[in-house]
Amino acid sequence: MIDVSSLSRQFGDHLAVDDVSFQVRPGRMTGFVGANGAGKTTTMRMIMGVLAPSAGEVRWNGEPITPETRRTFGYMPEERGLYPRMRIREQLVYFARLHGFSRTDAASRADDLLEHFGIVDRADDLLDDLSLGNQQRIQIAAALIHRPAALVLDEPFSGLDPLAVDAMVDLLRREAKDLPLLFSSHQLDLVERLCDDLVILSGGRLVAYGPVEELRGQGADRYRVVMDGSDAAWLRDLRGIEVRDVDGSTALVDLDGLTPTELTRAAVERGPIVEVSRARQPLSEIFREVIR
Ligand SMILES: Nc1ncnc2c1ncn2[C@@H]1O[C@H](COP(=O)(O)OP(=O)(O)OP(=O)(O)O)[C@@H](O)[C@H]1O
Repeated sequence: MIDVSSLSRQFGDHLAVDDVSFQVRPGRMTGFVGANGAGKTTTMRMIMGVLAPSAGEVRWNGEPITPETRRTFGYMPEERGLYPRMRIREQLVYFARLHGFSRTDAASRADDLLEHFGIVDRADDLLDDLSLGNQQRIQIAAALIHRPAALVLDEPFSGLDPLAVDAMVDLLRREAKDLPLLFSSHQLDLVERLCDDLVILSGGRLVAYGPVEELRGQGADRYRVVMDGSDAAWLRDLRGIEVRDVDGSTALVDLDGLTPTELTRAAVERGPIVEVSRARQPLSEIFREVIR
């Protein structure tokens, strides 16, 4: 488990990361989100030891993290970091060898990852000659090459088309199923689909943290009412709720005094219904609320 504990980082007068604490637990994909400049990259750099914290510390399985431990991590930095003029297979083999793999193991590991991404036929191309999406795949392959103990990925999905995202997700699920995995992203729909845990930063501060399911359950007590064909506008006159939206026979309401049972009873009395169900908050809405 990666334990980020009261981490801060000052750049001159600017506190880019301000007393941030969270954990990245094994087997749980942890999404790291926040507006531009929120402090995600700075935090990841501190986790990886690229930047020293001004205060706080990072622990790994209960112990202060060391350079040796960090070498066992897979890291995809924001600035990327592969050799543009080196052949991709050669490059992956080279990284595996740096991590102590034998020549044979390094080659078979590189081939396995290239195969998974469907780019075996490009193995002898220079990184620079690949499309941006394929370069991204190679960056991930490089982060995974040594079978890391944890993964820290800065925007691994940026610039990928939906098929490439799926291939990447498959690979991460296969390779990192039991690992602590932290990844930053601006694609909230993707974060919502993939993440078990979520960390939201705003202006360098932690504004929300926890299992996605729990965060989505917080917020308003929101229900969806779907009438069977008839107009749902009558809900505007019902006391004890606040109507958020009405679209034909569907309405979205926040309970404000009324219980779910009372709401359901009122709907049934009004006419045939299709459903009264709890409406979970989409991540985009939670995000907007907490960074406000
Ligand atoms: N080396 C540096 N020197 C000075 N200021 C920096 C440095 N690195 C980051 N910052 C500042 O720290 C703040 C946080 O930046 P950071 O890159 O961590 O945010 P981010 O959440 O990763 O943003 P983005 O989503 O745009 O990548 C920003 O205001 C940035 O300008």
